[in-house]
Amino acid sequence: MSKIKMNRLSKAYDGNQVIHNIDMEVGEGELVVLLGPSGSGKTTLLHGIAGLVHMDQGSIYFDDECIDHVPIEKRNAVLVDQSLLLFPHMTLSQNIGFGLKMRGMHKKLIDEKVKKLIALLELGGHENKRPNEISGGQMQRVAIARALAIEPRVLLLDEPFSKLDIVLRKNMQKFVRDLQKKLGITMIMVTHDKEEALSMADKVAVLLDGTIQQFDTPDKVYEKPASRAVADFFGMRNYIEGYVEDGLFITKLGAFRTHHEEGLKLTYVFRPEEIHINHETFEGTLGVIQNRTYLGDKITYEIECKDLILHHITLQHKAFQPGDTVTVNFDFKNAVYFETASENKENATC
Ligand SMILES: Nc1ncnc2c1ncn2[C@@H]1O[C@H](COP(=O)(O)OP(=O)(O)OP(=O)(O)O)[C@@H](O)[C@H]1O
Repeated sequence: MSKIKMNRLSKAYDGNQVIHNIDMEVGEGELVVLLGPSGSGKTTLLHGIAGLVHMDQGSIYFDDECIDHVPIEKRNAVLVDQSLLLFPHMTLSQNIGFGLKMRGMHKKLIDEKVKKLIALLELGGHENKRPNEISGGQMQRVAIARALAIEPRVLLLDEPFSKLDIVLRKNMQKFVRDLQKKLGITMIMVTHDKEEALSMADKVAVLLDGTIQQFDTPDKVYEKPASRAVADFFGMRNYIEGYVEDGLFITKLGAFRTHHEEGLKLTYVFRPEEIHINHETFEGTLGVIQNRTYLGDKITYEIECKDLILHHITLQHKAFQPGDTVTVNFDFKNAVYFETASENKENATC
């Protein structure tokens, strides 16, 4: 398995820049997830690594070897996407061994290898079935077994679980994650599903409009977004802007004690679960519930506070109704903030 380095990669389609100057390193045996909304350039970048798309600028290295001019079949970077492309007329064993047969491997060696992969991917008992005789999750596992058979330098997965139902999807996420760790495979996976990315990755690359906005461990990208764009992407919907004067953070919602430098302009960010509402008291900011949405295990509220609409989500079934006046409290001490004048600066907590 290889480490991968991307150096200033750029790509445009018909003059439309979809990948901007991307630098990224994936360590040997690491699982990196490219996470971003539809159209952010995830597949283009993955296909660039696989050799299916030619980048306009920049270079890709496997270990320290530049592979820009290495053709797809010699890169040994195998791509598994939603289409799977299993051969319908072949048994699962034949599907798994196909790449080895094409490489001229001896039948006995192929059989041994396929047997091992069948066991590893927990497909025992299904060897002689054809793809239309197995479940979606099993088909996924066959596609992964077939990819692993040729011992790729890197395994590339493009939204591999998106066609599976939620239960199967969770099972496959765990299965692939465990397998990746067990075998030490270098893996890059594309998804737009935040939970999938956070639960599987060693590192998450947040890709927005063709730019890597943040590349870090799952807890860092979720808890300490590097920019407002990343915060937006992770659903941090409450933004409170203000400035520091006389030891206070002055905002539309009131003045809050702070130890920030005088004169700074800041935007504080709170997730819907990070603001607290209570029955009307004198301790906090008053707001009026505008909307309440019942979601079974949780309730969401929209609260109007001095012209701002705040979003709150709670697991507790407190009986607030539209029209109720409530007190809203914010934990500024642990909240993420950005300096407003240069919002891409590294964030911090109070
Ligand atoms: N072959 C192509 N020709 C022209 N434009 C393309 C081509 N492939 C992708 N694009 C455009 O490039 C942009 C990035 O597409 P890409 O498929 O890489 O995004 P993505 O993040 O993988 O999206 P999704 O999650 O929807 O698959 C999109 O605007 C897309 O329309």
